Amino acid sequence: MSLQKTLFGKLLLLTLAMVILLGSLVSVVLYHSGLDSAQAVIRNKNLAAAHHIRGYVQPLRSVVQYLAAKDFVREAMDTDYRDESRLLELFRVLQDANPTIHFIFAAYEDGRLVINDYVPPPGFDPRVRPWYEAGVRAGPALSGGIPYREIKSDEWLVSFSQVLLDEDGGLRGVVAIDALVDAVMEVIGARDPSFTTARNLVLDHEGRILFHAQDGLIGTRFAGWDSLAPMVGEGSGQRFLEVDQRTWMVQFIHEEPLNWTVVTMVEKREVLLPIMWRILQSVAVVLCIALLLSAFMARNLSAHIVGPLRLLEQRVRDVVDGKALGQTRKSVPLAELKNEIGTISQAIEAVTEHALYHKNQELQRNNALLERLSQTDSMTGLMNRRKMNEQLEQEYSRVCRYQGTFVLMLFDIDHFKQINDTHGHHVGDLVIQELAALVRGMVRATDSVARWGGEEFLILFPETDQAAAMVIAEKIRAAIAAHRFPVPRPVTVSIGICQHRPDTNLQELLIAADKRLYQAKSGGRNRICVGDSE
Ligand SMILES: Nc1nc2c(ncn2[C@@H]2O[C@H](COP(=O)(O)OP(=O)(O)OP(=O)(O)O)[C@@H](O)[C@H]2O)c(=O)[nH]1
Repeated sequence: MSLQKTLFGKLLLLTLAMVILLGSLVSVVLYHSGLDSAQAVIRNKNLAAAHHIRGYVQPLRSVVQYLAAKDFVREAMDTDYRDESRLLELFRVLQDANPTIHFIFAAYEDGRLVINDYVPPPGFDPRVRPWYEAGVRAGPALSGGIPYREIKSDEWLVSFSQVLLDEDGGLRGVVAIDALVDAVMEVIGARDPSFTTARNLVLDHEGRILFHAQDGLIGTRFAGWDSLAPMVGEGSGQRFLEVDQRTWMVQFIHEEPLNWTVVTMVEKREVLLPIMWRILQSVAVVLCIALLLSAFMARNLSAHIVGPLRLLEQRVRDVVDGKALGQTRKSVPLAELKNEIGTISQAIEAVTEHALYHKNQELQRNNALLERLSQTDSMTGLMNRRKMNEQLEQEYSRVCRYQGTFVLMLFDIDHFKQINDTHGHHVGDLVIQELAALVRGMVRATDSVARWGGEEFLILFPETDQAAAMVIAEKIRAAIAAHRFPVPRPVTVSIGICQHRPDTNLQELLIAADKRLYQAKSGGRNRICVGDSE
């Protein structure tokens, strides 16, 4: 896998880890803060409902307690006291003073009902009505408020009642106040725009619903009461409850004097959905930021690491392929980077430069060798014919320009064929090699000696005239003739000498030397013939 892919892979993993970590953190924080604020909202609604109920109920309870304490209310049942008008007047005044009072009335053990503006249905017996029974049950205390349907209108009412007792504690009757449930629900049952599933309800000490927006539920037992009841003693609190197969977030306040519990409940789904949505948005934002960051990092890494590394890789390939030998260091900006890549690059450049130096040295050596080989006769180590031609051209040009002279001496081994034939080619080779060494050792360094053909040699004597050349030629001839070659007979050479004349070209000069050699051969061999080009 390429470095770039590996880097991207690792960055992706890092990004995912960041998203998971930050996302979890953000989710936990958002979940708890969202839940806390939702709970605070529900708690405030619950408090407001409780305050409202308290404010609504308390004056009614006070009126009932006040009436139950009055003798004339109790005594209204007596047969000698038939003046109901005073009592009815009091009821009216109290009702006018408090518009929340729907009915205010007293009922007596003899079955009589004292009430304003209400005609009971035929056969009506107050002693079997729920408010009467509740008052008797609670006596002498105030009954906690019970819900019941008004017998004629079928409206839901909440009744607060208290028994009327004589001095001996005998039951005389019950005084009661009815409040309309609707009036309370108008306030505490109002729809809430922030939580559409929010609802307030009031429960009595047995979990019966006293106030609820749905009339049908009033008087029934609250479905979550079993779970809520153990907590009611704590005064207030909150918990999740399963009601109607849905989970609700429930906040409650227990109203001690009434022994009522004011409940505010919101469906959990409605609380959690906005929180979840906010978490989702935040995680998306975190994801976007993380992706942007990793993209930026990937770009940065690519620009500062992967890019230079690729250049470096290419450079190394070039070095390996030998392409780098033709380049200078300046063409590679990597070496100027002030980091590890720059250091590696510098090292590569140094190695390349080193290799380049050695390659050049080797090349020079090889070139020199090649040049030498191209100029040298491999058997004798003397100049070859090609090199001698160059030398001749050079000398000829020089002489033409500076008015000097030179001499050519062409010589050939006599009867060399016989040596080969008699002793073999390898012996012939040895003779040629020994003769070459001998001649080379006899002439000046400035003289050029070449193997001109098979057993034929040419010597160029610069700045030499014919007379001087004759002397050298004779010395060479004599030395060869006297030398003991690896053959059992003397080896001699025939020599042709020719001096350069201003009117002679090189070709003519060579032909002339060859002619003199031929003359020497035909003249009996082992001799020297001299002459110019004519
Ligand atoms: N061993 C050996 N023989 C060579 C070499 N070059 C030429 N020869 C031989 O030299 C001989 C020259 O023979 P010829 O040209 O007939 O001349 P010669 O026998 O020397 O007779 P003259 O020159 O007339 O005295 C030939 O047989 C060539 O094969 C060489 O490098 N090594």
